[in-house]
Amino acid sequence: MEMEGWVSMPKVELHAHLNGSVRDSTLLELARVLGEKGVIVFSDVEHVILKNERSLTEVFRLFDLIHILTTDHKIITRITKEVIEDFASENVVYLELRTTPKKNDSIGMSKRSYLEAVLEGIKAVNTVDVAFRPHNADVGNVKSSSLINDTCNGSTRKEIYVRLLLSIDRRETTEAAMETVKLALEMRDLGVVGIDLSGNPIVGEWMTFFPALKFAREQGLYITLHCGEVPNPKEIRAMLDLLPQRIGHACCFEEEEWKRLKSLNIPVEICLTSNIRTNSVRSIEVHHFADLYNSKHPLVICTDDSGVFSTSLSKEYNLAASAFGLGRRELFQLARNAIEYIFADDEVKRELKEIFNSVEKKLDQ
Ligand SMILES: CNc1ncnc2c1ncn2[C@@H]1O[C@H](COP(=O)(O)O)[C@@H](O)[C@H]1O
Ligand SMILES: [Zn+2]
Repeated sequence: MEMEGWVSMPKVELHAHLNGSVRDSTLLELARVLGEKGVIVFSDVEHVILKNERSLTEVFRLFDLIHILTTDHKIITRITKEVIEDFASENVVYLELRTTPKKNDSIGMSKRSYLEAVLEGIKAVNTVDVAFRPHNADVGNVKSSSLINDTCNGSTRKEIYVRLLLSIDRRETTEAAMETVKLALEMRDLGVVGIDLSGNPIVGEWMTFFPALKFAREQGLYITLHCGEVPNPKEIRAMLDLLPQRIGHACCFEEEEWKRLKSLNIPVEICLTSNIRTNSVRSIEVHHFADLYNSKHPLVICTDDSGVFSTSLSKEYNLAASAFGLGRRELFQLARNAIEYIFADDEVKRELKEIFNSVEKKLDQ
């Protein structure tokens, strides 16, 4: 199938890091401005941004650089808006975007003000039809109607539901992690649905984050963890024992961990290009997608960092199709299955099912 076929298919994105999903053109523009101010040397940075092959260590160096470029409330709002627009433009109908709230005293940024800038970006996707509908016990309903692809007669209006996950960076302390969880609880009515643990997998200790994650779980926030990006059986087992609602990656699992994961039936966020590029998986031929798919384990295809890895969700679907011999029907069904694993409420699930049902009728035409 042509790329266009994957672009037009409705899709669900559950593993996308905000700062990893920024367009290259925006990063270069921001770098140019900082270069002119003498804060960075533009040509050095340009080289790093446009480089294609990166090890896991280099990826995390790049994130540190991206964070220097995006350290400003206005820029955070801008990249949030652009990232949502990019996903909407390829028919992602539900996006769970994750980001690490950052504190930076020198520019008056707190974790809260960072998050407010992100929420501003969600609202800015479109001024019409953005509904904040906080209900009593339920999470808020943030539905951004993106008109970016609108033609003059308004025939290709695209709608996208957006929810937020707050990430805890593995470099953080227990207190900092706890602050993020408390912020998530406060912002629940504004579309924050859960907590993610991410960051360089060789940094930090599980017991540092555990108290905050346990508290989040007890408070009813949904949890997803970057799990098994590098071999660490002890940590993988401890992570599974927390019973997160989803995990990301699961690249370096051994027999025993697979058994546990499968018996718990925890959905896995699969990021093919990311895993290959960071060498967490040797090659696409040996990727665990095939085994999980064949054993009907719940999984969802995601991008991870569409900017950093020069990919898109449509490209990931295309890659899964060609690498594992899947057709349009099978991938449509995978995308639809993912509705069950989202962290939004039943009303959103119902609406998403309707979108998929209406498209299904046209699938074989
Ligand atoms: C490649 N695999 C990965 N493994 C682990 N963590 C990753 C990641 N890709 C991204 N992040 C996490 O997301 C942050 C960037 O987005 P935000 O600043 O939060 O919006 C990175 O700094 C890292 O902590
Ligand atoms: Zn990730």
